[in-house]
Amino acid sequence: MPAAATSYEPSQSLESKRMLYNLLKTPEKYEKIFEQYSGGLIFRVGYGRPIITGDESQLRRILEVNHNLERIASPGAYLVDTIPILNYLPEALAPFKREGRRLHAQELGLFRELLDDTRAAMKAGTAPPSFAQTFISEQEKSQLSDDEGAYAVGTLFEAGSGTTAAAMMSFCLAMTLHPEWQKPMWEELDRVCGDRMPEFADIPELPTVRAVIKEVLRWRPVTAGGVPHQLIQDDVYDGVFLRAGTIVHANQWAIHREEALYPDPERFNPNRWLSPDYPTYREPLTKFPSLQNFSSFGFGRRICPGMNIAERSLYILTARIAWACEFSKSRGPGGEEIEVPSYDYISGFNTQPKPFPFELRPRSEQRRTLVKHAWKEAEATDPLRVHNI
Ligand code: HEM
Repeated sequence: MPAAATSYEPSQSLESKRMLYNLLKTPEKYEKIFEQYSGGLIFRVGYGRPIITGDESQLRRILEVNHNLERIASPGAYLVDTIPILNYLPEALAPFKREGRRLHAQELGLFRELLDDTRAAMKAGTAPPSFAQTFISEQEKSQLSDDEGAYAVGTLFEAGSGTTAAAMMSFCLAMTLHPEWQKPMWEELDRVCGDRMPEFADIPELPTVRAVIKEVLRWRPVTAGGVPHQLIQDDVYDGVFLRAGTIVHANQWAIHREEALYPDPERFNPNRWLSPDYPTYREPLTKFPSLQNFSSFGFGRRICPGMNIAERSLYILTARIAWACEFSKSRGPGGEEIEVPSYDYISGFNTQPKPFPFELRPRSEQRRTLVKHAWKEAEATDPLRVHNI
């Protein structure tokens, strides 16, 4: 894996300790907690700033930009997606154009503000290393305009925060519906880590953890409809002629349900990555399953450039949650289990489950205490806070 991605591990480790501490304290706020993890990580690496409460106004504003993007980028969200000629209407007759202009101004205004904050911190000599700082110091060399740089850093948020958070929400759903997969993860984690929290160095020894999160991405792909690509030349696919300019959707939902590759595809079954009985099994288990070149991250030249960061986030979050916690269904007033729908998702570009109830407890009081100590120690030594950033 590229060395650059390894350099984000300290930030991922710190933010995942905060996530775990908060999740055990207030599991019902899981959506906000996962958004704070993924948004906080990108704030840290993108702008060299910490997110402490998750209520910071710039984080909330960026999440709003994200949610708007997820809604409007969804294929078919506007009539013009289906009838492209509508794009020639003047703005006065095309409300979708006015909305596009308004949302673009909102987005660009925020991205500019974040870049300007970094510039001001650099002038004051208080800016830690970040993507924004690198862009500003090397702007002349790169010959990018301010707005291009603002977008290059800002779009990391759009692409990286909602996706990672959505995957973790689907993980919680999978553990609520299939709690039997916790036991093999517990056995693996207890054997490899015992009573210390899992670290990145343990990941090669945790194939079950990797298989569970990979199966989550297969079973409930985050960008289910795929990101549309436009052909730059004529092509033939599976005997079908496709003209240059055609928009092609690599439909992940369908790809992940290809019976020959994924027998019994509707079933949540991490074994398909762990047992030689399945066509997707690969050895050695210290390396596979992995998320490298997995269809969840797209294809070809435009494959997700954040894949290595995402992969590390998903592994460490899954490992630490499984090591510390136990999921079960919530119970109603009469003690009966509350059923949770397997596929009741928010529609949009990124898919995430609609809010659902579940119980989350520490696996033992000792693990709860270990989580608290790990987080308090990480918080006290956080390089951004130590320097009052
Ligand atoms: C579970 C997490 C993630 C998933 C499932 C995911 C998935 C994807 C997919 C499917 C694409 C489109 C690829 C294509 O066009 O074929 C994409 C693009 C992209 N992703 Fe990710 N992603 C994730 C996390 C991240 C993270 C953490 C970052 C940044 C730190 C990131 C940055 C980007 C960027 C910048 C693009 C646009 C690339 C381009 O159009 O050239 N992603 N991602």
